[in-house]
Amino acid sequence: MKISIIGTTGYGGVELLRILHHHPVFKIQSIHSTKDEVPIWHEYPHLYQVLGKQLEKIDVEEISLNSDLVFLATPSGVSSKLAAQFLHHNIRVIDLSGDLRLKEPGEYEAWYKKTGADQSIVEEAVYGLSEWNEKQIEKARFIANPGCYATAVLLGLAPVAKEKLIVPDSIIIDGKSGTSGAGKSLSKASLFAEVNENFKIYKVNEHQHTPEIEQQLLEWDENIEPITFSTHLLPMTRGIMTTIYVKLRAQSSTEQLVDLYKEAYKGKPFVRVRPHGNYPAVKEVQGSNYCDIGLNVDERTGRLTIVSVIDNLMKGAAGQAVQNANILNRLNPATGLEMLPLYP
Ligand SMILES: NC(=O)C1=CN([C@@H]2O[C@H](COP(=O)(O)OP(=O)(O)OC[C@H]3O[C@@H](n4cnc5c(N)ncnc54)[C@H](OP(=O)(O)O)[C@@H]3O)[C@@H](O)[C@H]2O)C=CC1
Ligand SMILES: CC(=O)N[C@@H](CCC(=O)OP(=O)(O)O)C(=O)O
Repeated sequence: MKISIIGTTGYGGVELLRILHHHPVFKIQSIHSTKDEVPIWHEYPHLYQVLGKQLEKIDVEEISLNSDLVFLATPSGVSSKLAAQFLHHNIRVIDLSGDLRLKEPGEYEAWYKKTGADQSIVEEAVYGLSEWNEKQIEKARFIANPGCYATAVLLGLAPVAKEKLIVPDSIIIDGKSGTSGAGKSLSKASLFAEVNENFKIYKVNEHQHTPEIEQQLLEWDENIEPITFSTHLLPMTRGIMTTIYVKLRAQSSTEQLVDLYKEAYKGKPFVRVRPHGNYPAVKEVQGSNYCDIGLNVDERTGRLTIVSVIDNLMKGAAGQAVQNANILNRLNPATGLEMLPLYP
């Protein structure tokens, strides 16, 4: 199974390389960049004498002739244009950007402030939330890989949303991310002096993953109302924690909720539901494809607190993208993704 990567020099792209280097079935056929045609280690010296591959220019025709699957690890606004070029070729596309996720016409433009992808491609694209959309992913030609925050939030909410246990207007989400979530391009907000020993809120009530989360929640429970979603930048490289608060429609104990979640994620090795009294930390998933979830019901307020952690570059991007590629190719979804978290 031959793979090409566009956007290889970015953080999502280089994480794809890290995973695919050890994948037993997928072989990296070609890696692409808009910059110089140099060996990848010129950009990433940690790959010196490990990966001799040369960066190549982006030639859609040639990539489609030589590969079976292409990952677009490219910025939003770029992926949509590339996806359109791949439309008439016999190759499957997994896009890590937000370009193919939002189905409602006009919603992408409203939240991303950019021109959206061709509506026919958006309609054809399958939302790649691996644990919950496996049947559709198996048959997909275009996969819209979920956003990093959206993955943590949706895996955290799925069991209670699907069982319609949530008071519809009660969802509040507090998200925190490391700086690699913003990618490799230079920005003042990501400078060491801005991030170090600091903790900032950003995109208040304007985060582009808000409609993506609402879109999927409505698939599970059509009564769900708009959510409150806040995002913060943490002084660390990798990792996302989302703390989610919902009011429950009926009285439940933490033990009952833990049982419900364990049942919902039975046979899904990447979602680890912690026992009552145990809550995950970001370091416990860094470098891995795990999403760890902790739960607590406050019987005084009737609110459920859900804590969900992922590595934004793994389960939040490249890891889930490879999981989707595995599903697409009818492999075990965990193939090539069984690395333990890096600890300490
Ligand atoms: N970082 C994260 O945690 C997550 C990122 N994502 C999404 O994944 C995608 C990649 O993210 P990330 O790797 O962080 O981003 P980066 O900014 O680190 O890398 C993006 C890469 O895209 C390439 N690129 C830029 N412009 C163009 C263009 N016009 N045509 C072709 N290629 C181009 C660049 O490579 P070159 O200059 O070599 O051409 C660049 O290295 C984005 O859409 C992002 O939103 C999704 C989930 C999580
Ligand atoms: C820390 C940080 O800045 N994170 C980025 C995540 C961006 C992302 O994943 O973009 P997509 O919309 O393509 O999913 C953000 O909050 O915008």
